[in-house]
Amino acid sequence: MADKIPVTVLTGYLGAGKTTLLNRILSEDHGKKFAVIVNEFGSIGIDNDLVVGADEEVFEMNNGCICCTVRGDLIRIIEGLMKRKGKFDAIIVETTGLADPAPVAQTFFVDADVREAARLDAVVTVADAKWLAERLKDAPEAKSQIAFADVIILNKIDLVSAEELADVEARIRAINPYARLHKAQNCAVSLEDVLNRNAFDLDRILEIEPQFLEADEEHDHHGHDHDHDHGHHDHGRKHEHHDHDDHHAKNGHGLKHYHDEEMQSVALTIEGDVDPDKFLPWINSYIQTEGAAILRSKGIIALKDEPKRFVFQGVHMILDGDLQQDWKPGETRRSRLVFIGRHLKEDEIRTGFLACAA
Ligand SMILES: Nc1nc2c(ncn2[C@@H]2O[C@H](COP(=O)(O)OP(=O)(O)OP(=O)(O)O)[C@@H](O)[C@H]2O)c(=O)[nH]1
Repeated sequence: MADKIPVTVLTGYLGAGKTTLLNRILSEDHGKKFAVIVNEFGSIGIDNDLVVGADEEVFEMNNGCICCTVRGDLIRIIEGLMKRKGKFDAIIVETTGLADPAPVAQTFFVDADVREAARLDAVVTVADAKWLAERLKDAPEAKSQIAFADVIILNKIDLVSAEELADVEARIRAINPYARLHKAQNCAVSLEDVLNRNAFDLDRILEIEPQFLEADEEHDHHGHDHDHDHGHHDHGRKHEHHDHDDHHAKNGHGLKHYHDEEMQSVALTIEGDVDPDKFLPWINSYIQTEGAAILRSKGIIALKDEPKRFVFQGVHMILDGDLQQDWKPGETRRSRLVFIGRHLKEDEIRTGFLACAA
């Protein structure tokens, strides 16, 4: 694992500040060598030595819906880079403003050679504090990019008031309560906030998602001050026992809460083991049938009679899971999963998962 080259997928809507962030990463005095893969030609004025310059290493992706199609061109580029192993400490893939990050992220789970050599470190999404709220209304890609993120840079904070900033942050949280969020001007974040996050490693999942432990039966998309973008307040769900203060305290950030009609997260916990003969077929078939709507899935599972934790993550229909480190002596074995996606069938997910309890 340690010798695999970390790959950062950099995404964000048009003009959000991806190039600004990339330039910052590349120009900082970190003594590291990055290979950068971009899918637009000639648009970034960065040091040629740092950018992978040769033609075959600059690739273009279609912006159409290519859900679950592994990107052959990206695989070829990564494989080409691997032949030059040792020259790079990390790879950064910058997607265009409109690209769906899913096929890029999937590439790192699916292709055996790529998996052998590289590991997806994190999906980093740059969001425009001024315009994101508008784009969330009219651009599904903008919402997907937020949903996918492990790290979100909420950029251009100089262009908004404190209230607007709090509002856009709350809108982000309605979509993705689990990503690390950094507010910035000109993407001025420290590199360790962005690179080498190990967002997919077990311990990092716990570190990045402290709510993971608390989410339990509650899912984070309910709340107060519902704003539905459609101007009505009857959304057909019952939230019967809200304790406002308790909920805020639980989430620890005192943010106004939004409920995103389209994109939600569902987090579930079983306080104990699950039966692998039930869970593995269930998750595989559920992801196969509902994967178009599920953008991200992650879980840490206590499989019955298994001393190691089973950790999985997925992008749409593609799921990657393995046994990682042992449960620590005295540690409570519990099984948790999170789905982020569009119009998730929450009751179905809950029923399906809870039925896997050992
Ligand atoms: N006011 C302000 N402008 C910023 C900030 N960050 C970036 N910009 C400007 O926003 C514009 C777009 O930034 P880029 O970094 O090119 O954005 P991008 O996401 O790479 O854009 P595309 O490649 O077109 O998708 C540039 O003119 C930047 O100088 C910021 O924090 N505040």
